[in-house]
Amino acid sequence: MNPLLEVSGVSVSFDGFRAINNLSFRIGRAELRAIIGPNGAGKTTFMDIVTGKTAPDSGSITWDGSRRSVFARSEARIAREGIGRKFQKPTVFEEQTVQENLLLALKADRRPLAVLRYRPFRQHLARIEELAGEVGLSNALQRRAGELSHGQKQWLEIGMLLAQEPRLLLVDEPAAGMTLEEREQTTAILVAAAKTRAVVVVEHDMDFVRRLNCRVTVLHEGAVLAEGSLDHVTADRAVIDVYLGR
Ligand SMILES: Nc1ncnc2c1ncn2[C@@H]1O[C@H](COP(=O)(O)OP(=O)(O)OP(=O)(O)O)[C@@H](O)[C@H]1O
Repeated sequence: MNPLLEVSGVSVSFDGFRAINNLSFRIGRAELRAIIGPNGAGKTTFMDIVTGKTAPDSGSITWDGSRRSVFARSEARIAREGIGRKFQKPTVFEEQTVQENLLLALKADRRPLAVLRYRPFRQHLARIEELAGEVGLSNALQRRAGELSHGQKQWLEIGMLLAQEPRLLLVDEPAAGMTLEEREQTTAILVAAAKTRAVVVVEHDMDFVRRLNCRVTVLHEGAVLAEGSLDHVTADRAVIDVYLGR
């Protein structure tokens, strides 16, 4: 099957330093993928390239079957085409309730033609309840976001991104600072989200990656070092050497 996103032989240098070096990566339309790699491996830069924040020096990117010129698309346009990104720190409107946060996200729909599609509040409400259910916040709809736990804020932000119905969701270290229980729920949210879209999770925590139970891509020095199940990549000699610093 055609991948949703295919990155081929992409490189980018900063002041002569190759942060991404001939990197190739592909992900399917309904796939969960973990990206791991030591500090400085290029994980953030890779996500910056996919979201249009950083333009690669060379290589090609194919999105939904059509080739994206490396320079021609703005970050805003790429977001409209269906790529959502969750940064590590939760960013929600602390003074607003969970319901209001989700409503704002629905109203800020960045998909093409969304502004032409007027929806009465009733319809928004049904969608808000659905989204809250998807991220485990059904019982917190009337709570102020600022009162939520760290984990709940992360879920709310994931819900706000899901409101935009992204085809690819990039999530940076979702498990950081979470309790064990919160991690379990985060796993369930991401696994469910990846049933109908592509989800890429950048994560340092190996226990969390194991829970995701998905294909893993190991980055090192800006390129893919290994790919496969977590058991497969952690048994790989090159991966072991990189992680043990040999
Ligand atoms: N704007 C920039 N200017 C110069 N060097 C940069 C820039 N952005 C990234 N780099 C360098 O590129 C390399 C890859 O960085 P990147 O942040 O993508 O790695 P990472 O895998 O996300 O690391 P971490 O796990 O620590 O977040 C690093 O050596 C970093 O110092």
